[in-house]
Amino acid sequence: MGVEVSVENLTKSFGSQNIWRDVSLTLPEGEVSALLGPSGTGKSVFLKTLIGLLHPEQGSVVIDGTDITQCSAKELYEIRKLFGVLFQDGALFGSMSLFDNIAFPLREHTKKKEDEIRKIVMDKMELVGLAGAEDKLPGEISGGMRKRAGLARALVLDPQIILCDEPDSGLDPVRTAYISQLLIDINAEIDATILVVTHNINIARTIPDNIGMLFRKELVMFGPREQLLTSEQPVVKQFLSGDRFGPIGMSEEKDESVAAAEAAMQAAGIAGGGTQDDFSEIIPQVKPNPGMPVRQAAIRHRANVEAMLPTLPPRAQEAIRASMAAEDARAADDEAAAMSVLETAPIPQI
Ligand SMILES: Nc1ncnc2c1ncn2[C@@H]1O[C@H](COP(=O)(O)OP(=O)(O)OP(=O)(O)O)[C@@H](O)[C@H]1O
Repeated sequence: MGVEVSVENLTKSFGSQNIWRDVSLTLPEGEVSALLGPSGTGKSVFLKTLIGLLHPEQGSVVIDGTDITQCSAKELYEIRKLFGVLFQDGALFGSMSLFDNIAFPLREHTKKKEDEIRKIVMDKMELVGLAGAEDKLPGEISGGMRKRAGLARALVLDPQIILCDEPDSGLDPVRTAYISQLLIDINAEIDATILVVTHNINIARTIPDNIGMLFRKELVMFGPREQLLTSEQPVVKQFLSGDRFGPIGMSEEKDESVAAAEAAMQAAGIAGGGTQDDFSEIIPQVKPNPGMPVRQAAIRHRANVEAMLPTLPPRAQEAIRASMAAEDARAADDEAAAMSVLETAPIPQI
């Protein structure tokens, strides 16, 4: 079962360069959350701070009752065992076979015997579709396979919290869909708390229960996915549509003169290249594959969201009600389909 990760007033700088400040959010136990934000806003730094690889100047990260920003090295070592982390590039050891890479955390952190290790590694390799590739070196396989190997390694210690830094980067849309489905299936199976950093809008629309966004050194928002997807905030709308006109610039923040020049271009009918998709039209969240358990986190998430509904903006409330109604209708259809299969099935002779 996943654990809640509670972040309060977290601030991180490198020397005089502040990365973000006063970040507060709670990753609810077992739920899937996504963190969005323009390049360089410190999403990877945030993940590394959650596992205690980087030290914030202020604030707390409470995991399972322990504030990892204050605890001893020994406590941190124990807390880290709760995590499975998929780094951006897979972070595999180039000279080790995939088998040894995936076995590494088991050999480092447990006293398991080699035959037990072999069984766990083979199970996880099969789960991520890498059975048969045990002897390959990371340099001999594709980027997508390296991602999946990184994910298998992140899973071997049965983590309660899984952090994925851009699981889709470098993958084609189909492989991205596979890895997204895999994350939802894993969530259904082990109920781990998952945080995914991504630039992929399709993932953001269909995978997480909650979405947050970092911009201008702050957490712009964090809440149910419908809240961000229906947001009227210019930065959110620009990010989702991928338009060059708006508060997000190529490198630094835009000043007023640039904003005025953009407004003039838009008035003259020049397009910013963004998609015209309507993100406030919520598309259904990806469900676990048939045969997988029901996502317990989805049930808890719904109860949480129902409780917080009155506090959310009207557009978010409307979208949440609509997606709940669509979900109920889908569940009723699934049940009717199951019943009709039963009705038409031959009655067994006793
Ligand atoms: N160890 C470090 N020492 C100094 N500066 C760092 C360190 N790690 C990251 N930074 C700086 O922190 C900022 C945020 O980097 P980070 O990689 O977290 O951004 P990001 O939002 O994940 O970007 P992207 O979407 O491009 O992956 C960058 O300016 C980076 O140079």
